[in-house]
This record gives sequence, structure tokens and C-alpha cells, in this order.
Amino acid sequence: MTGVLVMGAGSVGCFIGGLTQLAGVPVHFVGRPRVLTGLRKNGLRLTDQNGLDRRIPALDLRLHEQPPAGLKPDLVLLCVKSGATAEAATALGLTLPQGTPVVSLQNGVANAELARATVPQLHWHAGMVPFNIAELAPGHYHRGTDGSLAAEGRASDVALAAWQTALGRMGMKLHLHEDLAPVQWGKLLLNLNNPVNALSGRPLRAQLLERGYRRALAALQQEALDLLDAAQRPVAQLTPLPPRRLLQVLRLPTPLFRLVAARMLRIDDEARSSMADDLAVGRITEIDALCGEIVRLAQGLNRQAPLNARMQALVQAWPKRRRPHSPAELLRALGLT
Ligand SMILES: NC(=O)C1=CN([C@@H]2O[C@H](COP(=O)(O)OP(=O)(O)OC[C@H]3O[C@@H](n4cnc5c(N)ncnc54)[C@H](OP(=O)(O)O)[C@@H]3O)[C@@H](O)[C@H]2O)C=CC1
Ligand SMILES: CC(C)(CO)C(=O)C(=O)O
Repeated sequence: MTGVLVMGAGSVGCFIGGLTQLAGVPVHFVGRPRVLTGLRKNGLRLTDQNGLDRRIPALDLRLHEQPPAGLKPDLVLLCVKSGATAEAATALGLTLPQGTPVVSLQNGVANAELARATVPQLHWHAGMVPFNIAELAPGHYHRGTDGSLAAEGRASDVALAAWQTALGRMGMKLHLHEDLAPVQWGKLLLNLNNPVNALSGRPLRAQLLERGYRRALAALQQEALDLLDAAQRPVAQLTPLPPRRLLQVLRLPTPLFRLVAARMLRIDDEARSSMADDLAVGRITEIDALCGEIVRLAQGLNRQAPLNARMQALVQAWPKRRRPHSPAELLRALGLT
């Protein structure tokens, strides 16, 4: 590959862009001054829970505040939060040659579609990142859980196939799917934990070890799964257990949950959801792309999604509250006691 452009150098962009560069592909990073300053000062360090610890010196990083004019990357990775999709897509559309492939590595099910509607001249692919990435220090990004990447595409998509090969050199798998929607819905179900985690104020592992938070998550997922069934939308299984079986496991008492969900609990002690990061620094969250998507799914069926709607309201009310919800408070607020 001659070059990859990362649009949105943050946790996902720096980690996956960094791996791509370590695989021998020149990578350009477009990001905010706060992030670029850290990268210029410290270089990029990538670590993971399996012992990865690699550095890219600052001098070897290609850093930009805007997509550079005249650049013709083989592939672009869109790594901004959902609320920034339209603006980032527009900036890409102004500089990239027509037909440049762009993979959205964002959560939610609608980002690639929104980008396509905003800038139809680029070639948009949905994508999915299953693992957690945290910025541990300026320039240091850490992967705290496992999993393989997925993207909408075929082996005949030259740039995607080349990226897949490059990532393979770094031990990272990328699965290509002609239709990514079932995978995206499967990921969205898992991401219904993002607001639970964010409102808990705890790291993911500690939060999942509290039965009250797991009951809240199971209720949100059950509401979503019932609606997905009613809408006849297939949902891919992204965890060792099928989604409905996972609901039962989430509701188990904690000692049993620890035993049955040992693999799910292979999470670094400090890992938090990306929404927890947003609440911590007062950014707009992706709640509309997660619970909001379930509420819209219900509306399309002339039904309601009261739990996901309440969760959406709780996250939106965070700036007034700014105090974590205990498990009992969260269950009460969702009407689950
Ligand atoms: N972190 C994780 O563990 C995972 C995240 N995801 C998903 O990946 C996506 C990215 O998440 P994450 O990496 O955590 O987000 P981050 O906030 O860490 O990174 C995104 C970065 O892009 C910047 N940005 C936004 N718009 C532009 C622009 N027009 N030009 C340049 N930079 C821009 C943001 O700046 P600013 O804050 O100023 O907008 C921010 O620094 C989200 O959809 C998330 O849900 C998926 C799986 C795991
Ligand atoms: C990996 C996962 C599910 C949880 O960290 C995530 O997607 C996020 O934090 O947004």
C-alpha cells in the first residue's frame, strides 16, 4: 500500500493507524492540536494486554490538522465520534480524489450511511472495532480487550485486501463481509453497555462485576433484541454466547457470572467505555447513535423502547448531575426495581 489516512486521531485512529504503520504502510494522521502535541512530544506508543509494546518515534509520524491537499491515500480510516461524522466526511470530500475508499471504524449502525449521503463521491464502507482502546497518556494507546476487526467489503476490494494483509503482519485479523449490518447490530447490542458503564463511574471490569449494572444492561439488550426480532433484522453473535443466552448469563448472581463469563471478563482493570471518556471531558456522547438507534427502530415499528429512551435521557442529564449512579440508583431510574 502506498498510504493510509486516519481521519480522527484519537483512541481508535491512533491504535489502528499505528498498527498499520508498524506493518510497513505510510500512515497520515489528521487530528486535533491536543492529540498532535502529545504525539509530537512523545511519539506513538501502542500496548495491549497480550504483551504488545511498540513505539513509533515522533519524527516518523505524519501529523496534520486537516486532510492534506493533494494526498491520494489508498484507504482512509474514519475514526471520529458519531456526532463528528458529517463534518469529517465533508472535509475528506473536499480533498480526496473521487472514489477513494473510506472505512468507518465507528460504533453505531448509521455512520457510513450518513457519510455516504453527505459525500457520495467517496466509496464508504462500514466497519467494526470490537475491542477497547484507551489513551493512557499523551501518545500512549492501550488495547484492553481482544477481538478481530470487521468491514463491509469483498476480497476483490484491492485497498481493503491490502490493508487486511498489512494488519495480518501485526497479528490483527480483519474479516470482510458483503453485508456488515448484522455485525453492526451485534456490536450495538454490546455498546448498550457504554451508557451503563459511563454512568457507573467505574472501569468496565468492576462495573460488569456488579449485578445491578448487569441487570440494567440485560434489560436494555432485551428490549433491543425484541425490536430487532420484530423488525426481522439479523444480529451476528460477537461473543462466545448467542445474544439471548448472554441475557441470562448477565442476570446470574456475581459468583456464577464470574465462572460462566470468564472470557468476557478478560478486560484490563482500567479499561472504560468510549462514552465514559466523553463524560469525563464533557464531550457530546454517542448516546443518540446507540440507545437513540433503538428508540428509532421502535418508532419505525410503531412501538416504544422505554428503557433505551430513559437511558438516553439519563446520559443527556449527566451535565446537571455529574455524580455516578450506584447500581440501585440506575435500576430505579430505569424503572427496573
Ligand atoms: N475507544 C474505544 O475503545 C472504541 C471506540 N469505538 C468507536 O470508534 C469511534 C472513535 O472513538 P474514539 O477513538 O474512542 O474517539 P476519540 O474521541 O478518542 O477520537 C476521535 C478524535 O477525532 C477528533 N476529531 C473529530 N473531528 C475531527 C476532524 N474534523 N478533524 C480532525 N480530528 C477530528 C476528535 O476531536 P474532538 O474531541 O475535538 O472532537 C478526537 O480527538 C467512535 O465511534 C467510538 O464509538 C469503537 C470501538 C472501541
Ligand atoms: C469496545 C467497547 C465495546 C467497550 O469498550 C466499545 O465499543 C466502546 O468502548 O465504545
